[in-house]
Amino acid sequence: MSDPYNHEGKRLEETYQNEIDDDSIQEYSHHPHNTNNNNLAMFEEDEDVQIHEPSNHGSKFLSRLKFNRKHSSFDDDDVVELIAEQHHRKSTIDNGFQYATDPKKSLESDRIMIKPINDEDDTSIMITFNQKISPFIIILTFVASISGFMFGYDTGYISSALLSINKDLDNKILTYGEKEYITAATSLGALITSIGAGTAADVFGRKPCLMFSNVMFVVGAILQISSHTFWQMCAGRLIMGFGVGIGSLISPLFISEIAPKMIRGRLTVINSLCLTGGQLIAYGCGAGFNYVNNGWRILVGLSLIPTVIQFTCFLFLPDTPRYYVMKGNLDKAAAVLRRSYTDAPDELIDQKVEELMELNSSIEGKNTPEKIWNTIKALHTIPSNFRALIIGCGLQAIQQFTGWNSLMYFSGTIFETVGFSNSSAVSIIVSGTNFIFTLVAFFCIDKIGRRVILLIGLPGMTVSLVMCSIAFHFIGITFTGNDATVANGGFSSWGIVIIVFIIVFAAFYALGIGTVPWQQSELFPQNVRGMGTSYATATNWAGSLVISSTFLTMLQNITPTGTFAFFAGLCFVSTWFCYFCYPELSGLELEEVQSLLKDGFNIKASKALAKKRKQQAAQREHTDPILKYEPTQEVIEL
Ligand SMILES: O[C@H]1[C@H](O)[C@@H](O)[C@H](O)[C@@H](O)[C@H]1O
Repeated sequence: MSDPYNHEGKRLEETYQNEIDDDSIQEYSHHPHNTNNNNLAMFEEDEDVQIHEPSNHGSKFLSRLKFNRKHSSFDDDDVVELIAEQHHRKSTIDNGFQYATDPKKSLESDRIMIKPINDEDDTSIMITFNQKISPFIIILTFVASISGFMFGYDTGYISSALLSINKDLDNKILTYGEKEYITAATSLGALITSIGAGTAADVFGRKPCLMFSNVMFVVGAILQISSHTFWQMCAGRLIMGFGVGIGSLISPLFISEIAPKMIRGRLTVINSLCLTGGQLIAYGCGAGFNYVNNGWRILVGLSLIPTVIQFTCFLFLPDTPRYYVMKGNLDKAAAVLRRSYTDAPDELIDQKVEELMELNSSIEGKNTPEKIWNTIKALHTIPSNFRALIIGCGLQAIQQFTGWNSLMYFSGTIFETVGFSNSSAVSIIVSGTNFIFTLVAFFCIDKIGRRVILLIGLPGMTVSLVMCSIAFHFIGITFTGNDATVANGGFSSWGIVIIVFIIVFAAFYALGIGTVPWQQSELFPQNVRGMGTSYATATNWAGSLVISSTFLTMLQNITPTGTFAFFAGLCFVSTWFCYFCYPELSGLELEEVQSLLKDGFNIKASKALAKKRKQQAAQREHTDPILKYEPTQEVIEL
């Protein structure tokens, strides 16, 4: 057994070497399926020791052992106990792990089977049942991702609309303050609904909430299209924001609940791709309608198309199996699973429903308010939940407070100021970069890892912002009231520096902090996930609100140089936050995330574990490709 990870720095390998002359251990160590790199030991001082033979779909050997730690350090007795347990095929239930062993199996096969402890676990029945992804899951993912598209389109079109509104509202040119209100109204609306959306999704269902968001989109858009006053426009943007807040939280949640584990991360990024794609399309359309009289009304009107499509599709599509199980609607859950896993035999579907019922552990409480209160308590008082909360909210805050959205929302205004006549075209390049690098993130997020792309992205953003800050200094722009005065008038080489580095900034942003925070659901265990992701999403919208409502004022009061330097400073500090607090979570099982966060952020341990998981996945792919398309024997026999 080589290279098992030991939390306290002591290598399990050495312990095994000491014991190797014991017959049973020899047998265990040299078992044909017990190949190198397949074992993991995690040590918690005076707590549990877990020795994992990580679930390995690719091989016939699937076991996991966990036993209580009796000694302050891992020693020979523990090894002996582990081996004994494996050999005697004891059935134990220990801290939520259920080990089902089959006495009929021959000793040679040496299998110990377990039941999953949550539906993110690799041992989960349908998840282990590997098959090609069904068209039904793809359809559900894309229909849910329309919410991502709406999020992007509705936050994206405002930049162009602000340029072309002219005197269409109250018959006067909008002040910077009024522009900020119109922009910020959507973030405010989104903030309000995101706070309760997680709970509403559990009470009313994911699908009804998304359909309700469609109604908000329609009402908001109609109010804007027909508005001739500043306040009606703000009201329309606020109501549209209600829809955006609900969609931004529930769409990734919906996708994560229907997606098979092995592609869950990527399917969630599809929502981000639709989001950044929506922003890009909004900029493209914005450029087209810039010079059309009342073109901004058409821009808003176009947003009705996707929302009507989503609403109509959902009339014919179901909710997630997990939601149906939560409500005791087992037949519906089974029907959705049957359509999602077309090759799965009925017994597997039934087992999956049973599994979801077992996992349907919710927080105790006699009524909804009591349950909500207990969930809030669990989120704050259980250390691993609280750390997850710090990471989830921290990343969303960083995403917003490093200033990207101010560029998104006001890029038209900025580029116009530095001398670009077709500022919308430049904005398209910026949002196009955002979209393309979200696509890059789609390919990197599991392979290179979330932590690595964050730690590449944030320093890159810092440097880009410093360069912009310097360039703004040389251009010498000052904002007063409604006017921007440029000392070194017109289009200059410093203007080019600004554009180039805003594009570089966009690339580094989209690669890391633009995408990773939306993987937030993996941080939380099932029973606090709705609430935890609500907190994180609300942090996102609070940040967006603060930034979008203060950016132009900041430009006026502390100059563009000061503003960009301020964001650069925040990026720099954020890099260190991620360095110290964000563990590598790619490829880890949910339970592993929880145990990692139990006594600290455990960055080192997470890196070693993620590396090991990657090696195992590569090994599995290399050695047992056939099993990728078949249900594993162990699972069928469970
Ligand atoms: O992840 C998204 C994306 O990066 C968008 O471009 C941005 O406007 C959003 O605020 C953010 O949440």
